[in-house]
Amino acid sequence: MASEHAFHSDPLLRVRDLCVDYITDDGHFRAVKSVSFDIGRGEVFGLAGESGCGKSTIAFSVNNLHKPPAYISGGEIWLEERNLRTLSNKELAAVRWSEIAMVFQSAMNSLNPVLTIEEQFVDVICHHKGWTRAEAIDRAYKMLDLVNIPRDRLRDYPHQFSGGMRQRLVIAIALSLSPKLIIMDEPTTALDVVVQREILQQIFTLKEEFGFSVLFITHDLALMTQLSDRIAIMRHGEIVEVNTSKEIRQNPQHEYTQKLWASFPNIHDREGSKAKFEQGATA
Ligand SMILES: Nc1ncnc2c1ncn2[C@@H]1O[C@H](COP(=O)(O)OP(=O)(O)OP(=O)(O)O)[C@@H](O)[C@H]1O
Repeated sequence: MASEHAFHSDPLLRVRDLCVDYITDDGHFRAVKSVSFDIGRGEVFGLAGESGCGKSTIAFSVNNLHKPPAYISGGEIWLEERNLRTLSNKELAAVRWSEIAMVFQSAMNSLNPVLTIEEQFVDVICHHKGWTRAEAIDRAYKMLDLVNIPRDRLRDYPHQFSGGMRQRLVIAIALSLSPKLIIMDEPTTALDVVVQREILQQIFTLKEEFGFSVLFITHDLALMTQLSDRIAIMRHGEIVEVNTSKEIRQNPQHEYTQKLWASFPNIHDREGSKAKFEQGATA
């Protein structure tokens, strides 16, 4: 049974008893086992746990982007008043990007190599918002400002940017439609530590400005407590503990959460790094 901490008084997304299976040669393998949680408006909700525990499977199924052999075998996913599981493909396509955007570890490679960044902004914005090209470019400039990329780079191609810049461009494109929820699955893991930190600080600042909610996924619990409001700890497809970031950090209840922490030096280091991160984020 999910703990009371799994729920929120002002939910944007409600996941209830979600089950996701993979069809394998040996039969059905249940990767997500009756998982329930809310993500509040403007909240950063973290999903942590060891490799293979089902984090990415949840990320994909929330947006109905899971592909065979995965299928949702039970449960409900509500975005505000809509049960996403009952929407048609056309209705879901409208929700994707404009209401729920996703940024993945390899997202920087998802930019189209033969199109300029300008064309990619225009494609996404005109398609989803029906704006004119001039309006889309104006929006693109504003988004570049937000992620600290000079406006005159808009006509460049993806290969002309560093990995960190490409990842920031993907985030800028994702945010250009003002989604209500942004799903970030290990969004910076492929980057070096300094760039990771810089990008996460930027996301933190943008969230304050735009008020979107975030589903943040990483196996790195220390990093997660720096960024999240609440955290769910997953193990073998189940949520074993949900609590505020502070409680997960200072007072982990479940034995497995305690074990995850055991790989980090000590609680004072965790506190220190959080304070430093927040200072940096607001600087
Ligand atoms: N295409 C697939 N076919 C069969 N099983 C799969 C498939 N993709 C994932 N799984 C299994 O589903 C489970 C959950 O995988 P998932 O990728 O969601 O975990 P994760 O927590 O995101 O892991 P990581 O941190 O390594 O990305 C794992 O046991 C994995 O082996």
